[in-house]
Amino acid sequence: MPTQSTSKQLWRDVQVFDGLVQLDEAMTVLVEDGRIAGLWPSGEFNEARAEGAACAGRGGVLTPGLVDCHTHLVYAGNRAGEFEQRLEGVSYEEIARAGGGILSSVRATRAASEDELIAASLPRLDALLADGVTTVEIKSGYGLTVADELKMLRVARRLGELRPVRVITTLLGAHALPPEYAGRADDYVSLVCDEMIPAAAAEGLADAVDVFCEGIGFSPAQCERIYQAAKAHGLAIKAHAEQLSNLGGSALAARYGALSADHIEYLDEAGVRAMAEAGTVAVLLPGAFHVLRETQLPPIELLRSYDVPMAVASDANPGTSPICMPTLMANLACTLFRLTPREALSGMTAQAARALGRLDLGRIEVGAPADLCLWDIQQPAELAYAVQAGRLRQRVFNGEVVYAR
Ligand SMILES: N=CN[C@@H](CCC(=O)O)C(=O)O
Ligand SMILES: [Zn+2]
Repeated sequence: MPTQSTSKQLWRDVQVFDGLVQLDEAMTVLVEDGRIAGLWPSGEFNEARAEGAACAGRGGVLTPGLVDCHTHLVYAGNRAGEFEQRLEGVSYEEIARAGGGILSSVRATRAASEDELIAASLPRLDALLADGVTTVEIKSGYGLTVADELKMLRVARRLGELRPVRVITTLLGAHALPPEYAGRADDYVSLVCDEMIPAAAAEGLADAVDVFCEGIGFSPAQCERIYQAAKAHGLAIKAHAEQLSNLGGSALAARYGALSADHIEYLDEAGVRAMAEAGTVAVLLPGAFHVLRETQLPPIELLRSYDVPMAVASDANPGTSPICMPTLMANLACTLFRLTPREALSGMTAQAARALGRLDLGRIEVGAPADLCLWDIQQPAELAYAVQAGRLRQRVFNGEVVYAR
């Protein structure tokens, strides 16, 4: 049940993971007018500063609200049949080249109205919120016409009006080549550059532009054209890169100042170096790795040694990661990629916010928006250790307790 916030609220005696590290002592956190206004070890708590504050919670673990920085939450239909095909040995690429995969979701999404897409997407969004998400990035990419891509982005924006969550939108017009452009990929890229990006920018529907740089997606040269158009319209850049092969897409994205390069299982050292130099975040997507039963691990040790920030996201989508549970992603990031629980939790808070260019989010620090989760656990690492729904006691969005039990 949402409860109305007073302007001053206190969380007392909580274990705090601040988005980067776990603080040593039990803390007391003051929230005022939607922002974090004070943070003290409970023994040194400033009573005078917090005068008049209501106690909103006591005990448990307080983390920043989770930031899911890579999702394809808006789509119609499902691809359970392809899941079965893959279990029988047909590869993701083979399904894509036969006109299934992304194009199967494109057919269903083109046929759906905005209201139908809202109805299909809300349960997925609600699942993310129930697992602690306060900011979610949502990509287009199942429309592949100007009208259908804008339709998806409008639905994404509307989802953010229907629920207490920050929605960041990304135009992924270059997700796959639509059948009407078969054999004319460069013409389709022109459509993305000359019509889709300008229209999305003019209507304020996109915060960033993404591409699928891959053999079954778009070539580095085509992605470069898209980055130039995105930059010309003041939009941030992201990339699906090095997921199935190494085309140098991450290094290219980094050269254009990309916020993030995502998947990156096949990333090499030159790519890691380019990302480090540009401050491009490595977004790890263990759900897709798991569902596709991949074996090529992302170069975690290299990323660590070059100090490349690592984020972790659900990649919630109908094909490679039909999973709407960010805390499961923390678990998979540890078990499959050998991240530490601290890295995984940073990856879903501070580093995920960085991957969206939102350095103000994903931290518990004075002045930050009070997007918080209070969990019924003893220590932050439990979020990555156990896979269990129902541990969220409160979700706080902009200082307001929007979920409590
Ligand atoms: N790799 C490309 N895009 C999505 C999958 C999209 C789909 O299969 O529908 C991803 O992030 O894994
Ligand atoms: Zn994706």
